Amino acid sequence: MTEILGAMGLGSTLASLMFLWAVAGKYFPFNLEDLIRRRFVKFTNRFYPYIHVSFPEFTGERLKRSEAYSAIESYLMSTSTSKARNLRAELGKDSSNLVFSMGYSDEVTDDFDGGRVRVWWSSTKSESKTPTFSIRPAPQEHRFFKLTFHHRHRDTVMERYLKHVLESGKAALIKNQQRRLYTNNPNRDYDYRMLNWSHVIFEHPASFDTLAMHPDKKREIIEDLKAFKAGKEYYARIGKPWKRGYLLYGPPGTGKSTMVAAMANYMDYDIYDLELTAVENNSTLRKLLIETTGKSIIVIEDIDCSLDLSGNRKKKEEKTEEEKQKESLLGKPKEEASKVTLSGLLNFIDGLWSACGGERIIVFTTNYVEKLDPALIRRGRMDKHIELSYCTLEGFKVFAKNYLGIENHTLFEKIQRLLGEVQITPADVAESLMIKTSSRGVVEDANACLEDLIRALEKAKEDATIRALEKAKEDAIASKEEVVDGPNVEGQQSGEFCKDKKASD
Ligand SMILES: Nc1ncnc2c1ncn2[C@@H]1O[C@H](COP(=O)(O)OP(=O)(O)OP(=O)(O)O)[C@@H](O)[C@H]1O
Ligand SMILES: [Mg+2]
Repeated sequence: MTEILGAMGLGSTLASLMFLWAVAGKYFPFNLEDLIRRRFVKFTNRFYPYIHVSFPEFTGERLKRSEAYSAIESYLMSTSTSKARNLRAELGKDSSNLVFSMGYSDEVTDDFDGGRVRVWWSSTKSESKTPTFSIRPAPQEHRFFKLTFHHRHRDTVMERYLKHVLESGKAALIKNQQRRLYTNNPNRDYDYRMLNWSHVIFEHPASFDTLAMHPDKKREIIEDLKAFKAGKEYYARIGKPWKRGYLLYGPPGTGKSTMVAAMANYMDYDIYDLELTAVENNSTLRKLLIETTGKSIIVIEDIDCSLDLSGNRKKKEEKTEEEKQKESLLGKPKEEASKVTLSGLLNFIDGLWSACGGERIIVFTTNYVEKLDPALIRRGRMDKHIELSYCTLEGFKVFAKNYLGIENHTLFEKIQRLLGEVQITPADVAESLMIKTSSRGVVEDANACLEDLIRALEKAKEDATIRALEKAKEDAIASKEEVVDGPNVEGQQSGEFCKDKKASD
């Protein structure tokens, strides 16, 4: 490389000369000009025969991390461990090993084609200077990889070497990278760091095997996911972005969130858990979308609690006079209402920007499907609607097999009858079937767990009967009052539920 550095100063002088030649070339006949230029390039190449290629970390005005950069980073991990002297270390897959990558301002060599082609990789970061009175309070980092090689290897590098680097890098990326669970940061202030998502390692153990639901329904979902994964060409052929929407709906505790985890594990995808109430406005929402990577599931939980049917955000609770006074003294409240609109969300799902990246699944979960705007869940946006409901015999059998290791038992018949009479959530069944230690220190066996479940089912049946009686009584009173006072105002209950649910989260 000293050879390269030495030639650098000469290189700039030659570039100036080249410029003069180019200007002079204007006054020569075309063929002569061309000839001179070719001779000149040949001449300069003798003194500085190296070519540089830069691979910046971000593409499109820093909107998105470059896939090429990630692939090169991953490729260099294997090379740099043995050659670089300035290394960075991170935990690898399953947190069991350390993965090393090249540190900044370091350089490694790589040989290709049986050692016939030698290239140099360096990792650099630069800080762009921000004006003193900029609204951006901190400088931004620009990181990039630089590839240097001799011009005689140009074709080999461009046609074969880079292809090899990108392919090996992508494969290593999939092999080494732990899957991630992302959540959006509530960025109320101008975000100069550009990163709107934080992540932890995704470690949820749910799978379709542990999911309690009818086997046919399960198979149907798995087939759908499989077809999606293999559908790159198909989507391109029919002219649709490579993405799919799933709407999971049903009462609390029926396995919606568990299914999202099972889907991510089955597909080997990352999860982006989008908290809509923390998104400032539609443009931030778009930015979040652009920052998601392919092979991912973007999930919005309890969508009915995040967005009003009319497209306006839920009204904030009325503030007390004291709170208003405090706010006027302290200035603008920190927790400002989000301005994401229904149309912003619709664009997020299938607007032009939604096609960036490809291979993405969008999942909405809700307890109240009937409260959602039809535009939000129409096919094309939410392609597949999946109902998760109360526990059935098939669901119970999955639990019995997974939790207790049994496929048959004399108590199954009684449980089947009770499941037909009463609505119990899979979450409640799972709780009864968990092996527990009794107060006398005895570990429960399968029999005890099943009896536990029967007691829970009988109790649920009793409660349901009491509730039905109370409801009948209330209805009778209400209908009497209606005759005297006119109709009551309805529609509070589910709103209250959303409020409670968010608070409990
Ligand atoms: N179908 C199911 N299969 C396996 N486990 C389930 C199922 N449904 C619920 N569970 C168990 O019950 C617990 C709660 O389930 P989960 O959080 O997935 O419910 P949910 O439908 O997302 O509820 P909510 O509407 O309140 O968000 C989980 O820990 C899971 O183990
Ligand atoms: Mg949930």
